[in-house]
Amino acid sequence: MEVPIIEINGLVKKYGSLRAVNNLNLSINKGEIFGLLGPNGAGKTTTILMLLGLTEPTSGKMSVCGYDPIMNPIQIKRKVGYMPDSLGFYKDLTAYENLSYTARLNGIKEYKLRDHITNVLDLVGLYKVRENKVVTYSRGMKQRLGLADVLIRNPEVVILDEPTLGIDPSGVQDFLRLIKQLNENRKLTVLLSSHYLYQVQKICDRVGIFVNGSLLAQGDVNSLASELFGTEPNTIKITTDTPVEDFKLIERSLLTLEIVKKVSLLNLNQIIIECKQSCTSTIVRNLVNLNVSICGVEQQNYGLDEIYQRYFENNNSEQARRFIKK
Ligand SMILES: Nc1ncnc2c1ncn2[C@@H]1O[C@H](COP(=O)(O)OP(=O)(O)OP(=O)(O)O)[C@@H](O)[C@H]1O
Repeated sequence: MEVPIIEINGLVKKYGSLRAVNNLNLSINKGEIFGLLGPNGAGKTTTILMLLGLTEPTSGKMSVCGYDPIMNPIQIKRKVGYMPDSLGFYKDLTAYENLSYTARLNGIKEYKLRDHITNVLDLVGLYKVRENKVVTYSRGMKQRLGLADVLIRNPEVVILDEPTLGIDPSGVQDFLRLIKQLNENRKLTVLLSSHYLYQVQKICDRVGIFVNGSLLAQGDVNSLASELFGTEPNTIKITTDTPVEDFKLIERSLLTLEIVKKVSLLNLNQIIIECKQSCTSTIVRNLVNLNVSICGVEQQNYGLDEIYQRYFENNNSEQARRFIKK
């Protein structure tokens, strides 16, 4: 059964006249990995800070692990682990020493300290380098240490702000795999923010696309894709051996198909067909029946990644809004 662990209703955060977060409604279930996606300035960090009780909303309601973050910041601190986008470690201390410091600050008893830190270091794959100073760590290793620093408190929910920023591609894959393992093995709920759909879509159960303070679309990647594909044509380009003779007849015939939206002629020997969904074989069969001598078929499908990059990553919020409303 799906049990919400984070609930957000009508959340608004204004900075002067700027609505950094604009009427956000969101529910995240226990054990889920939710990706908050959006370009710079979309309002991801502001939302996270409100969930942690670190900044007050202008209006709206939130509940995290059953607590209102503004009324119960201490409980939230106990239940939620937060990894910010820039990590602060003591560079001249080792990973072990850094974690000991955090563990003591969080009241972990001395007799439990060594085992607890060892377990966490093992979990994030840093056990062998535990005695190395953090100054020698790569960005990817520092991110792992950041995760260890969060896990040392045994949180129920982990919130990661841009956790893959600045890590090389294989490091990103390793880090995301680690998050997935933790989610599966420890039943952790994970909320992570990112600019990059293509990086996080593999591990997220659901994603929300955030632009200019508003959540424009949300769902699992497949249903989000079909929601967004519904507004974007699948285009097929057919090239013929010889110039197309009776284009009007071809156009009329293809438009009788429910899936075809528009047919146009290009360069005398290219027929461009915009469809509501992928249907290349049906189109080709129809054209063959009309004696069109086909010498080339090209299909252009837009993937969720391309749509996201085109409309959202470039912070083209007006275009994104129009796109969603189409
Ligand atoms: N303390 C503040 N005072 C005024 N404006 C702020 C403040 N914090 C954030 N903003 C503004 O609120 C908007 C949302 O910022 P936020 O940092 O939440 O976005 P983001 O999606 O996390 O982007 P990034 O990935 O760049 O951190 C931006 O326009 C930002 O300039």
